[in-house]
Amino acid sequence: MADDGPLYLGFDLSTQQLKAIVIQSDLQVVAEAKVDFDQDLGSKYGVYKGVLVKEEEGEVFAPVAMWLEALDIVLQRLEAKTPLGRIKGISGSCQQHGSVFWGRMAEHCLASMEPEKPIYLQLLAAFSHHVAPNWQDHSTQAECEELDAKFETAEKLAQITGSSAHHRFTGSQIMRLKRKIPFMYEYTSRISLVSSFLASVFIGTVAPMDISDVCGMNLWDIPGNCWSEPLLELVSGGKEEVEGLRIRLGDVRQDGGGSLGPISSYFVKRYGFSPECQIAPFTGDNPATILALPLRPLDAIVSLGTSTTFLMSTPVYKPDPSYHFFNHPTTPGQYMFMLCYKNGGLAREKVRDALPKPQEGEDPWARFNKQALRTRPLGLTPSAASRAKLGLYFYLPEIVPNIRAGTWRYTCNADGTGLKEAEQGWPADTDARIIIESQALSMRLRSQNLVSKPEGTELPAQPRRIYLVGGGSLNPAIARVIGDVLGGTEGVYKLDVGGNACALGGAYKAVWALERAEGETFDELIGKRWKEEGAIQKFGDGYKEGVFEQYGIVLGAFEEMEKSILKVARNTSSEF
Ligand SMILES: Nc1ncnc2c1ncn2[C@@H]1O[C@H](COP(=O)(O)OP(=O)(O)O)[C@@H](O)[C@H]1O
Ligand SMILES: O=C(CO)[C@@H](O)[C@H](O)COP(=O)(O)O
Repeated sequence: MADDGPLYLGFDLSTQQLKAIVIQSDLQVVAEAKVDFDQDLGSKYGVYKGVLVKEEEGEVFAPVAMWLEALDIVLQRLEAKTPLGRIKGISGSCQQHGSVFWGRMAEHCLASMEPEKPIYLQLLAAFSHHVAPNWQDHSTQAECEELDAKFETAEKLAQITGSSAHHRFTGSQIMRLKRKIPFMYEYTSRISLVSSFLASVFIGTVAPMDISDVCGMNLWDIPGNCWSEPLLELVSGGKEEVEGLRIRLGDVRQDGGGSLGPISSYFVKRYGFSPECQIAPFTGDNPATILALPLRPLDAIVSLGTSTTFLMSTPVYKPDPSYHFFNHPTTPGQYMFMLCYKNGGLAREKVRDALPKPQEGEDPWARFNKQALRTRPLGLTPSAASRAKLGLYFYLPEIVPNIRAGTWRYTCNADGTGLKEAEQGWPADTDARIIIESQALSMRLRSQNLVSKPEGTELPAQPRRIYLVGGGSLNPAIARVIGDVLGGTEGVYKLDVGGNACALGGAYKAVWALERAEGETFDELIGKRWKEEGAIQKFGDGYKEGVFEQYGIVLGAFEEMEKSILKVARNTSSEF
């Protein structure tokens, strides 16, 4: 590739970091940079793990100014590594469901930023609310109950919006904030998702929402391809309020490609971007993750970020209250299937931190990994009397199943019978394997209808490849245990930019958005340019005969355990 060829920039504005990745048209990575909110800005904004918490109300949120300050820092770090003037297109991925409330000065502030000053100082007056609800927020139980009741059942809401009501989904968040701070809502001119917010800063005007990310709101009618009128009425508080909410939400862009417009002159003058650089639609971090490689049917991605998510791309729209369907970010008629767990990376860290402290300079995960690999599947020993260990490690209230915070340890016989609570628990070392198994068993339970027997084999139904991405994908022990439970006929793989997959998906999206030929799909364009070598590495065998089946035998007991805990520990509004 000539060293004056076009470059593409992808962002990932996630819970704990803002990451950026620059690639060439041939998809080669040329530069990466990141800002870690706690490390780089934690002392100024008081965040821990990227967020602020008001536990008495179940609120979790992030300061919008912190994200903007991070944007200046990440661009400074990037300009030291790569010629920003060669960047032809920018897209990105952002944590889903979060909402940014713009005030009446928004358009003026966005359009008149001066290149000598940092972004955050100039946009202070642009917002009606200075914090954005984070996806870990669980303050909206009452609103969720109203949303689920709107069409009589949670199943019907899931049919329409792709998901039953969830605390973090933007519809219930807007509904609650409108009730809690009515004057703030009054002063709000527009509401963005985090993805459309970041795109707005780059184009210098409020950008439309994205066709995939909009499905994380419980407001978008997926089969009807429009805002749901009854849901707008419920969230806004009455028929006469619907129009006001519709204006605040704005239009939804149907095309995931193309350009939203050229980059704002602020970035041209301050960072030397070309005035020709185009801003493609930004999307959610999970939709962008499925764009980080050409995903084939039966391939699954497990994203091990702050949240843990399980993703598949499918042409079949089969929603259910226990999981999510989103429009595919680039391909009309395709969908993304998603499971999302709050107790992902941070829960694994809690189990790790309960083990003896590592020596100075030792890998903090060393002991956790050693124990996870040393413990046999399900903690079963060869003794006939040995019982399988199953646990739930919910340090935060969980999404699926909707269980309050707590930890539970159960055992059952190796044949899956005789489930009972393990009153005495087991040694902390054993938890290292059991927590990973527990997270993977939950994914296997809920995705079993989406997988089928691999063609031409006698193997049981399972994914073809499992791709691991996100911070936790760097961990070989986690990869091994996930492969043991979920299988994968072709094995477990990790992306070479493992922790940066969403940003990479964003950068690929920018390439496709701006280089596609008439009618050329994302899969066609990226499929032609993507080379397995140098992009992914096989990290584990996946399916292991006997081991995979053993987990299948206890799957019913795992489900029974969840159901019995749900009876006594369901999340209810009274807890917040
Ligand atoms: N070697 C490792 N083993 C296990 N987990 C890790 C490792 N390195 C990072 N992580 C986990 O990755 C998480 C951050 O992942 P990342 O994808 O960067 O998060 P996000 O995109 O949500 O900000 C951390 O919470 C940490 O637990
Ligand atoms: O809520 C969800 C998906 O529904 C989360 O997956 C967020 O999108 C945040 O992701 P990370 O910061 O963990 O990457």
